[in-house]
Amino acid sequence: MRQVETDVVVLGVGSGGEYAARRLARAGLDVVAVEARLVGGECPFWGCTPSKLMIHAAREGRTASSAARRIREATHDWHDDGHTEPMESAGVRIVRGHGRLDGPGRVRVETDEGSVLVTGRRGVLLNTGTSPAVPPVAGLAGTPYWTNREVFGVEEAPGSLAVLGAGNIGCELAQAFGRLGSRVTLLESAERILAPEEPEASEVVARVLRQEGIDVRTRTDVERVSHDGTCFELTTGSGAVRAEHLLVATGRRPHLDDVGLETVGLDPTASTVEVDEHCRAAERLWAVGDVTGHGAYTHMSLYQARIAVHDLLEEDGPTAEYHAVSRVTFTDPEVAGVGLTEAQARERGLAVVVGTAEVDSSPRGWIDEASGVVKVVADAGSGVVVGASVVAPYGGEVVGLLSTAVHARLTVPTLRGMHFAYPTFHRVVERALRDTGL
Ligand SMILES: Cc1cc2nc3c(=O)[nH]c(=O)nc-3n(C[C@H](O)[C@H](O)[C@H](O)COP(=O)(O)OP(=O)(O)OC[C@H]3O[C@@H](n4cnc5c(N)ncnc54)[C@H](O)[C@@H]3O)c2cc1C
Ligand SMILES: NC(=O)c1ccc[n+]([C@@H]2O[C@H](COP(=O)([O-])OP(=O)(O)OC[C@H]3O[C@@H](n4cnc5c(N)ncnc54)[C@H](O)[C@@H]3O)[C@@H](O)[C@H]2O)c1
Repeated sequence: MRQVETDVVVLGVGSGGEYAARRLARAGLDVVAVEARLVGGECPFWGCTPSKLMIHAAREGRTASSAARRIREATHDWHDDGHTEPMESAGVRIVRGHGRLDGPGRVRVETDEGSVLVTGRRGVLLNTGTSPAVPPVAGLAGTPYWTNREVFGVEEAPGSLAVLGAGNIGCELAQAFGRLGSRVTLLESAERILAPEEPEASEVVARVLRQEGIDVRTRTDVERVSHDGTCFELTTGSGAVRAEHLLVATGRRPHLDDVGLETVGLDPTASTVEVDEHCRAAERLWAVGDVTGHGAYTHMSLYQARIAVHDLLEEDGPTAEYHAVSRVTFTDPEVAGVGLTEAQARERGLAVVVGTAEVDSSPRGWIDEASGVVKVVADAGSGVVVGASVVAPYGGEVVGLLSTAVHARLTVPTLRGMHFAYPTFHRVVERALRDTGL
């Protein structure tokens, strides 16, 4: 077996791993990056970038083929040279193959040319991310369904599409395909779409999707799926659904069961790797990104990578805080959130006050005929804002001011003393703050 020595091994190269490998190499460390598929991971090739390009084309009234052209351009036709070249010019050595931990600081990689044992003197940064999780619905496994790995190669919007799962991926793509011309049925087993978000947010998005002609069915279990060569048929409690294509968007499976966690004393059956405030997970092991369970977002992977890099470089640096994590679902209107929802705050035993305001109750919302709602969650005693949601056009941008507030633990009275430009969407935030009564 070939043996390679280095300072740091990056195992799995998603967004955080890519950033960390480059930064560590530029700081003078020797770095080996191990990747089984495409360097850069889910976000640029099968995630954020292609989905947002599809959403953009749909919003602008363009065709699926024009979206496909820009997706091929952005992904370099699913080649990762745009990611490997900057890494290699920073000095990172890339080893292609499936890697497994083999004790502290060691990774064994199965490459096309045989096994390679890579030893990292400082350690290993784990960034193995997730794959689509496919539910065990009878008949599904034998059918040509799509997940996020296939859907962005589509050149034409199908006449009809069934979408299984109404989380971020399901809602974003159901709306995009609807606007690109497909007749869409969105099937969700839970009682509401976008269930982790505030109920007010789910309600607005469900209403908008239905107004756009999407058949949204919640509390719907699919009992069986079949494909007759041209069409899917889904058997559900609320009747059969026939569609030309089926997109499965029912959650993610972390890449943790086959990475040798047991060789460093961790549980290989766990769904996340627990990390401390420096993103350390075990002896000479750091972990970043989706596998840490702090939010499956690109910005989380990058945030944690920055922290792990400081620690690996033995520098004084920031430690990880998670009280003000922000998130955006890129439906129209966008669903943005930061910190705790009302339900999460109550589960933690906080005495909370909430304030809400409808977007169309504000001059800008009325002018733009926009749907949406802003909700602010604050600690009743201190007045500190602990969470907020913004469902609005540019909600992902508007939430920025509330992210600052939750991050800096500002109070409702402090925020109410601000100037809010007229007539902007963010003036709705002022109304929601006032509605808290603080
Ligand atoms: C359709 C879709 C849309 C999304 N949109 C957004 C969005 O708008 N905004 C946002 O913030 N997030 C979005 N996300 C989530 C985002 O893509 C992820 O959170 C992000 O990619 C960070 O993931 P990661 O760094 O944990 O690793 P990943 O990107 O999952 O990369 C992990 C890498 O590790 C490799 N790997 C795994 N196991 C091994 C192994 N044993 N050996 C070698 N290599 C291995 C994989 O091949 C992969 O390349 C979206 C996701 C999807 C699917
Ligand atoms: N804009 C963004 O930041 C963005 C966009 C897309 C994805 N992501 C990330 O990717 C992750 C995965 O997204 P996702 O949408 O696949 O998963 P998800 O876990 O967010 O949603 C999956 C949905 O499918 C439903 N479901 C599960 N099994 C089902 C079944 N058999 N029938 C019907 N419904 C079923 C669940 O109740 C849930 O509502 C998210 O956690 C998110 O962090 C982020």
